[in-house]
Amino acid sequence: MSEAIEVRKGLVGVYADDSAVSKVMPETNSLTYRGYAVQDLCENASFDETAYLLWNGELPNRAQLAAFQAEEKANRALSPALLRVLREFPREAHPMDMIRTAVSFMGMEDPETADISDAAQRRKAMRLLAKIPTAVAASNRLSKGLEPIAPDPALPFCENFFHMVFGKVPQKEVIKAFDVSMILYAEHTFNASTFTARTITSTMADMHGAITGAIAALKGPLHGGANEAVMHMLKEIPSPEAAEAWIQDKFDHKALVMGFGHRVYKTGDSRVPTMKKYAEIMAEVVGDKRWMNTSAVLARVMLEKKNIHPNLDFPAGPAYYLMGFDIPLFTPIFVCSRITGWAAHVLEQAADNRLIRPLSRYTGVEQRPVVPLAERG
Ligand SMILES: CC(=O)SCCNC(=O)CCNC(=O)[C@H](O)C(C)(C)COP(=O)(O)OP(=O)(O)OC[C@H]1O[C@@H](n2cnc3c(N)ncnc32)[C@H](O)[C@@H]1OP(=O)(O)O
Ligand SMILES: O=C([O-])CC(=O)C(=O)O
Repeated sequence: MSEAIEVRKGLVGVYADDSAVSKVMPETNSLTYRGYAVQDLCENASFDETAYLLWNGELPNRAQLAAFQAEEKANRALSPALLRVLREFPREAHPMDMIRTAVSFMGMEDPETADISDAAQRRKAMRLLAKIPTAVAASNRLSKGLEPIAPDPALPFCENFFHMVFGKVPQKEVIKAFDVSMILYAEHTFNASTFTARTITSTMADMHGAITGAIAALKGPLHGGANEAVMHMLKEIPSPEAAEAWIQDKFDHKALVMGFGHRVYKTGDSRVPTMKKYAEIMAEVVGDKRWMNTSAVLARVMLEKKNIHPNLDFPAGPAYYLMGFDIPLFTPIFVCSRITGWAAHVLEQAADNRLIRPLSRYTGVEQRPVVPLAERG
């Protein structure tokens, strides 16, 4: 019989520590990074300004931003050894497994891996911010039998990512929609992958170890992997007109509908209206409204029948598809953004550390003697 101990399965409603990085306010469906509303950042700042904000607590001035961008540009190239390793990956491997392995490899080559001082961890975070998109783009191209495209230090962060994936930079509306998605994906308090990074950091392990673990946690379809699952789902539905019957079938089979629901937000994800606006701009730019029309039916029926709202992955999936990215690249793109939030939490955890080690209530068999092998029959 188990003891009379309260267990919060999934740590639902548990406050595990203090944090000054971001604040989720489910009662108003809102989210701030270091005190700034995400919508405000999306309309009035860029992803690199947001990265600086998350790591430094304040938005940069022009000189600070220029220095930050210069450092990011200078660190984009992958080593010849890592490029050789990427070429050896199985072509059919999932890009999340590729980037997880690439980040682990970056840790082995990093000149400061073992140095967990705040200054060294910050330099490693910058190297990861700069190199992860290069590794994501290169492994995507190699898996299609294409040669990687070297980063272009003349291009800003988002433009450079498109350059490395497609060999060209799209029109400014596409860049803006991508930049907004990167801001929205950057940070979200103690979600599963961030908590993983903090747990690893709490053992005094290094930045690359924490980020490798966080990437593994993000891959799951209940977390970051949902943006890919959303697009697979939308593609399964033959037309917007067929969406209501399709979702009813999911309800009949008690299946999860991907891109809906959230552990913290119960009346709407703060980030959805902004991402939806930019997904609609993408549909306009490409001239293909099918995905957004199908999405609208799914969102209406989920709300009417289940009272469940969409989360960020729901509009992000079709937005990335309309930008031309392969579906297995969606969660790795999330990694390119969330490295900023993860690293901010690694720094915060290390600055005031205590080993993360909860308890478990034992429900196994009572203690018993070992019967020697010869007597076990
Ligand atoms: C960036 C991000 O990581 S956002 C999250 C991305 N993940 C997804 O979109 C996957 C689909 N969603 C889910 O699986 C869940 O909503 C989670 C994992 C995100 C949150 O899980 P929880 O907080 O444990 O869910 P919660 O307790 O609120 O669920 C309440 C009820 O709604 C149901 N429910 C929740 N989400 C969904 C969904 N997407 N489809 C169908 N039913 C759902 C649950 O099954 C549960 O039903 P029950 O009471 O009959 O058992
Ligand atoms: O907060 C969560 O549990 C998941 C989420 O939305 C995120 O990580 O962006």
